[in-house]
Amino acid sequence: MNDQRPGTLYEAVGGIDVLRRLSRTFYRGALADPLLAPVFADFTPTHIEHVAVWLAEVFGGPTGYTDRLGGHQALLRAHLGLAVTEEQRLRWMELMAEAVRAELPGDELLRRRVLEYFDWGTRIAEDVSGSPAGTDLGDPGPTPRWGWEGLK
Ligand code: HEM
Repeated sequence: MNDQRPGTLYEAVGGIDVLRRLSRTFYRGALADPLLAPVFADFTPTHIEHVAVWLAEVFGGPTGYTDRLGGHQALLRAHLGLAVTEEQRLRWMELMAEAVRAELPGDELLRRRVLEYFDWGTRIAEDVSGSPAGTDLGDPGPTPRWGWEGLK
C-alpha cells in the first residue's frame, strides 16, 4: 500500500458531481435488485444526495455530512435495525463495483482504493444493522477519512 499519490481521492474521482452520478447509478441497480429492493423500501431521492455528500467527506473533500447532516453518528444510526445479511452486503458490493466501473475515471489504483473503502464500510453497516433502531451508539468519533493508503 505504499503507492503514494498527491492529493485526495475526492479530487481524483472528479468531485461531487461524479459522486452524485456514482450514487445515482448504484441506487438504480439496488432498487431493481430482488435481494436489495426490500431493504430500500423507504428510499427517497434525498438518499442519493446524502450518500454523495458522505463520500465526498470520507474521500477528503468538503465536510458537508458533518456540517449539515449529523456526521458519523447519524450515518451509523441510519443503518440500525436493517438486519443486513452477508449475502445482501455482497450484492451491495457487486452493484457498487459496477457503478464504479461505469462512473469513475479509468484509474485502476483509484478504483481499487474506492472499492476497499466500500468493503470496509459495508462490513460496519452490516454489523450496526444487527442492533435495533434507536440503540445508543455512544460517540463513534469523527467521520472516517480514506486516502491513497486506505484508512487515515
Ligand atoms: C460503505 C457503505 C455504505 C455507505 C457509505 C452508506 C451510506 C448511507 C447514507 C449516507 C445513508 C443516509 C441516507 C440519508 O440520509 O437519506 C444511508 C442509509 C441507508 N443505507 Fe447505507 N451505506 C452503506 C452501506 C449500506 C448497506 C451494505 C446497506 C444494505 C445492504 C445499506 C442500506 C441503507 C438503507 C436501507 C438506508 C436508509 C435508512 C433509512 O431509511 O433512513 N447501506 N446509507
